[in-house]
Amino acid sequence: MTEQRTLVAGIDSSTQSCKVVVRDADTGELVRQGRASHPDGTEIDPALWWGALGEAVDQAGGLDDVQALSVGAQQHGMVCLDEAGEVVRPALLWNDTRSGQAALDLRAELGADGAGDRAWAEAVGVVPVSSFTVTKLRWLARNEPAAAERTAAVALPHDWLTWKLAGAAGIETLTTDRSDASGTGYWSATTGEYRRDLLTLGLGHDAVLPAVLGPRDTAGSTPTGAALGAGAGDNAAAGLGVGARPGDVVISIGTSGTVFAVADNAVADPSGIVAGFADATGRHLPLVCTLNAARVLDAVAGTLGVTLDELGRLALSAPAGSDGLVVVPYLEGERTPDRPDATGSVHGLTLRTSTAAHLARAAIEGMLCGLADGLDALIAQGVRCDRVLLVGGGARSEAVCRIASALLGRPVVVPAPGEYVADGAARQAAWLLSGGTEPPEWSIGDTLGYEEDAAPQVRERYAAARDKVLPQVG
Ligand SMILES: Nc1ncnc2c1ncn2[C@@H]1O[C@H](COP(=O)(O)OP(=O)(O)O)[C@@H](O)[C@H]1O
Ligand SMILES: O=C(CO)[C@@H](O)[C@H](O)COP(=O)(O)O
Repeated sequence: MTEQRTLVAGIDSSTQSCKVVVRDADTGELVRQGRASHPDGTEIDPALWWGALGEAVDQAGGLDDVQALSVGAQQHGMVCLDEAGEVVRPALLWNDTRSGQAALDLRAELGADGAGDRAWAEAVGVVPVSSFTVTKLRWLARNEPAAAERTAAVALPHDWLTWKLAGAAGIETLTTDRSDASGTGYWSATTGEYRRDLLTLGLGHDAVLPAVLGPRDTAGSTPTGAALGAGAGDNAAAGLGVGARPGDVVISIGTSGTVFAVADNAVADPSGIVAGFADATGRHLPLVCTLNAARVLDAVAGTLGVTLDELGRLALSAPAGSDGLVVVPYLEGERTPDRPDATGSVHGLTLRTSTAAHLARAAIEGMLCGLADGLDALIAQGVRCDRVLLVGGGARSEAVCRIASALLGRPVVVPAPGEYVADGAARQAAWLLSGGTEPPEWSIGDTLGYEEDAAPQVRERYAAARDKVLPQVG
C-alpha cells in the first residue's frame, strides 16, 4: 500500500507571471508545477492576476489534494477596494514611477533639509520613493480624487489574492503579513503597528487595512478546505525558499533586481537606499531594489536580435570592462539611485567597442554594477555578508553569474534554477501545518559556485558614468 503524503502549494504572483509549485510538506520534494503569463505594463486589473493564477493552478494539476497553500507576490502594488470589495481602479505596480513627485512631497511634509527622510526612516523603515504604496495613494488622491474617495480598503497583491482564495468575504476580513506590510510606507517593522496618520497623509483619509499576520498564522481556508498561510512579499518568500540565514545575502535578478539579507535587527536608513523591510520568519529583511534587472537583458537581446543564451555567450567573448563601454541601464527610470524620470545611456562608444559582444557585456555589467552598489549599501548598514546567493530568472545565465562574481569581488553560490518565491510560499504553508518554531528543513539541492577575479576597475568606470543620464521626454 502506498503511503499517503501531505501536499502543500506555493504561489508566486510576480510582475511577469504567476507560478505555482506543489510540494511534499515533509521532504519539500517537487510534485507538480504550473505557470501563466501576466500582461506587460505597470498598471494592471487584479482580475488578470486572478485569471493567471487559475491557469497556473490548472497547469499544476489543481489544488484539491493540497492541505495548505500560501501566496507570495510582487511587493507594494496598490490595490484599492470600495466598501463592497470591488476593485476601484487598476492596481499601480511597484515599478510604476508616476508617483515620483508624490514621494518628494511626502518626504518634505515630514520635515525640510533631510529631516523628513529621517522621520520616515524612523517611523516605518523606508523613505518614500515612487515604488511604495503610500506614494501611489498620494498620487491617486491628487490625480484621481473620486477614486481615492471611493477607496474603503487598501491591499497589496498577495493580500488580495489570499482574500480571493479565502472566498472574498467583506473587506474587514483582508489579511497581510509582516513582510508585505513593511513595504507599504505605513507599517513599522520595529513596532509591528500601522501608522494610520501616514496612510491618511497619502490617501487623504483613513481606510480599512489588512490585519497583519505572523509567519505561522492562518489567513483562513479555501472552499476545498486547504489552510491558507499568511503569504509574503516575493523577496521575503524567496529568502524562505532558499533557506537564507543571517550571514547570507540573496541577490535576485528578476524584473526587479534585489539585494537582501535576513537580519535580527530592523534597519532605518535615512538615505532611503536600504529599505527596512520585515522577513517571513519573524525577523527583518533589509533590502535594496533596482527597477532594471532581467528586462535589461531582454531589451538588449531584442536589440541585437539574439536569444538570451546567445547574449550570454557574446558577453563572455568580450573582455571584462567591455574595453570601456558602459551601459547605464535606467530603461524604466530607476529606484536605486532614486531617478524615477531617468533614461538609460551608453558611454565609451569607439570603433573598437561598437560590437554586439561589447554591448552584450556592458549591459550585463551595468545591470550588475547597480546591484553591487546595493550590496555595498547593505554592508554599510551593518549587514553581515558571509555568502552571496544568486536567484531569479537572470541567474539562469552563466555569463550573469560569472560577471556577478567579478563585480562583487566575491564567490557567488547559485542554487539550481527554480521558483524560489513559490517554494518559499510552499514552505510557509508546510510550516503552518507543522506548527514548529522554525520552518521545516527542506534542502535546496545542489548549488553551483562561481569565483572570478575581482574587477574593481569596471565598477569605477561605471561610477563615473552612472549620473550622466538624460530625463525622459515629455
Ligand atoms: N537563460 C536566461 N538568461 C538570462 N536571463 C534569463 C534566462 N532565462 C530567463 N531569464 C530572465 O528572467 C526574467 C524573468 O525572471 P523572473 O525571476 O521569473 O521574473 P519575475 O519574478 O520578476 O517575474 C526574464 O525577464 C528573462 O530575462
Ligand atoms: O519592489 C520590489 C521590492 O521592494 C520588487 O522586488 C517587487 O517585489 C517585484 O518583484 P519581481 O516581480 O521582480 O520579483
